Amino acid sequence: MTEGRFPEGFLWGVATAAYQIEGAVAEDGRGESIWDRFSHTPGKVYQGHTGDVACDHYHRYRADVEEMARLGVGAYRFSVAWPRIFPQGRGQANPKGLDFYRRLIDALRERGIVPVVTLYHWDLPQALQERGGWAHRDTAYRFADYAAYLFDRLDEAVPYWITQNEPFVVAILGHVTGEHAPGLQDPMAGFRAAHHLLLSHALALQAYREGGRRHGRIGITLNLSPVEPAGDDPEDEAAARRLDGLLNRWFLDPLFRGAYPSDMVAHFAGLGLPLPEPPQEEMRAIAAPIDFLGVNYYSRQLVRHEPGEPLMAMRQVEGPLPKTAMGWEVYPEGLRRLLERLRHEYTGELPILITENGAAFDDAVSPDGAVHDPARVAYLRDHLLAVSRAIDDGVPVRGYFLWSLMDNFEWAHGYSKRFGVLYVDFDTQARIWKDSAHWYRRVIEANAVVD
Ligand SMILES: N#[N+]C[C@@H]1[C@@H](O)[C@H](O)[C@@H](O)[C@@H]2O[C@H]12
Repeated sequence: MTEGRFPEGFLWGVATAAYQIEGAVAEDGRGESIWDRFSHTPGKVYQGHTGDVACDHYHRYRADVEEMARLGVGAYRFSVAWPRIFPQGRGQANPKGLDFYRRLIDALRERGIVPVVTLYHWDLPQALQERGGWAHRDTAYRFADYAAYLFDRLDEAVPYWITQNEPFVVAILGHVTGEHAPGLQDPMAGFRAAHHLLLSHALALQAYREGGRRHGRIGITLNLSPVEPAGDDPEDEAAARRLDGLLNRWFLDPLFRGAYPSDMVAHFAGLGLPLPEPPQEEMRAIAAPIDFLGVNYYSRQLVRHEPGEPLMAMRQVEGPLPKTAMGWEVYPEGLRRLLERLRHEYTGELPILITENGAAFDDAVSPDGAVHDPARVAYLRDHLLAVSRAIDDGVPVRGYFLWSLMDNFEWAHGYSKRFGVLYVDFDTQARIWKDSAHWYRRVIEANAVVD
């Protein structure tokens, strides 16, 4: 295929997540989430920003769907807020919560936009955290109940389900580094959470497969990055393999090989972190076949050996390439290489969806009222060319979801990092098309990378 062109039927989309855009955190029966608690804890989020209002999408969803229709997207990836469905995480359901998502899905389908639903995008009901959260095995079973509840009521209208979004980030940033909710710094809790997140995926997958007539496809989304040594010192190469082992293989190996990577299990055992041998039936369930793998790609990781770092004996270093506002290198070649690796080492002919790719830049409204973001257009163009090359090499990428539809609550960075192709004025809630939105609309229309 000509470079930059995409197969007929390629799924073009945009992506968001509930806590980052909805607001209305105490409306219509929604329960508290760990991100409500975390963002309201002083010192956790940039300038004390919270998701209390965010993009007010809960009230503005119809207009936002119209913006998606103007973009011409074929699909919209969004997440359901578990605390809207089960305010306490379990037990009594909240019909008004389900009604919101029914209205959103109806609005999408009226405009010919396919809903791609993420079941968990980090907003665990606080009541479950108080019972142990993801570090507690029972949470995996509560997740499966929540998933089955949605499958039974929405599956007719939802062709794609994603069980978990970035379990690495949930486990490590939420339970080891403490940068994300629930803000724990306990490696053993992090490893228990990682396993229970994968177990929750397996249990939801079982519920989907065994729940009678199901109409859609189900998968999981992982954040994956090439990890490279910052120098040619063998110690740096070993450090890169360790971070690859935790960031990528700790989740890919269970999902596609039915076991945690033995080199990493040995590494952690050597640190006095004797990870419990998970039951084999759980590992078999985690490795049950999925219909697609979701890949979130942003950049690569460069590492050096760092003997003093207690968990991984490594430190991430700044690379030489141009960077986004997040300080992440712009490295589109990494996406092509990642896709090739996945196909050869893990996924084979399993369809892949790029469930997130995008960049933050310091966008501003110009005197002409427009938002000119050439760096984002260049980032997106180069990454789409990388995807196109991977497809030409035989990698079965079936869709691309740009992160994000609109500027939103960027977790611990609050509203200081803008990833949207729509600029959001958070004082007025106005949405302003950035140049990248106009460009992306033309890409979708052409089904090809355009200038
Ligand atoms: N940071 N960053 C942007 C983006 C974040 O906003 C998403 O919620 C996550 O799924 C993933 O980390 C990527």
